[in-house]
Amino acid sequence: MVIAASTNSSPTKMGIAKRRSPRRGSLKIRRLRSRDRFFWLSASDGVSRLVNSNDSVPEQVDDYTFAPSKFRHEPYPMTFPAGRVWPPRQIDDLVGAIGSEQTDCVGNTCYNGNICQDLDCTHTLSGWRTATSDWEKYFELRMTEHRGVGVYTKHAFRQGTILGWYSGELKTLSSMECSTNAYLMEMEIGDVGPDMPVESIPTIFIDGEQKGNWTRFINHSCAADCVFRIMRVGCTRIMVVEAVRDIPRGKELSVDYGQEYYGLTTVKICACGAPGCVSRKRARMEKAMEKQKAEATDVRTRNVKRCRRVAPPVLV
Ligand SMILES: C[S@@+](CC[C@H](N)C(=O)[O-])C[C@H]1O[C@@H](n2cnc3c(N)ncnc32)[C@H](O)[C@@H]1O
Repeated sequence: MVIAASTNSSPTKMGIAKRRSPRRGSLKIRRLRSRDRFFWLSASDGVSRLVNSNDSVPEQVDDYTFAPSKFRHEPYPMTFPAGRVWPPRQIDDLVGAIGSEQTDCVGNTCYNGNICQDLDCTHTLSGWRTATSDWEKYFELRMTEHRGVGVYTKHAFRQGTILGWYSGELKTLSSMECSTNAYLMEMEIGDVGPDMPVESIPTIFIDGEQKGNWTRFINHSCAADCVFRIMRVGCTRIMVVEAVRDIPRGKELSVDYGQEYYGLTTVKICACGAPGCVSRKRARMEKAMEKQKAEATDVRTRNVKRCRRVAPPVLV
């Protein structure tokens, strides 16, 4: 699959906006362009900076990419009807919309609520990508205090609006190199029936770590205002970002990453700050346990005091 991003900039050349002539003493504000190959941050000082997340500079690729060779040894998915092309040669061989999402096509563009119900529609992934390439009109990337880069709205959105989709490299579990990757989304493939046991459903991973679109920057919140959900565009299955409540302008977008990512026993600690935040609950639980432990120690200490050895009384 050919990557569709343009190559009009490079991270080393354009990392920080250059200064204007020293005489004027002001910083040059670089205009953000949606066709840039890399992502840029809107900083409070007005200077655009290249996004560097998790020690790498992610590439702006608003498409699915995949290496057919990685699927050569994968078994024919049990959720595929007989006779499909396998190993996959094209994107739709792998993520064709052949499941229960068949009625839900996003149509041509986000933001307008026009869901297409036509099963034989002619909408395409490339049409959708072109129509949504102006994402910087609606969203901007900003550095947050404790959660790395986040996505902020430039417009208000109504509940139910489709805001974008999650793009990236399509990978199998066996082709995954790095277990610390924080940018993986798992997606079912084929026609998954409602009674199929979860552990036997074939899936692929959409990896947005090195190559992805702006949705890779959506942070987690325990009171999220968006969800990722499966829909289709024409014949292609996609994972869209949908607003689950009205979202005002200037608000950070968030999704719930789930208990396996931020939970009561996970290694990662959530810093969303929501009143019902799972990590706050965890901190409260840990504090209560500490208190219990301290009280138990105190009782033991008091007991020790009560039982302390004494010198025998002197008899006169
Ligand atoms: C998919 S990335 C989101 C974009 C990321 N902030 C960035 O700068 O690229 C997920 C990572 O963002 C950070 N993050 C997201 N939500 C967070 C939260 N509620 N609390 C703390 N860190 C968070 C964590 O480092 C997490 O592994």
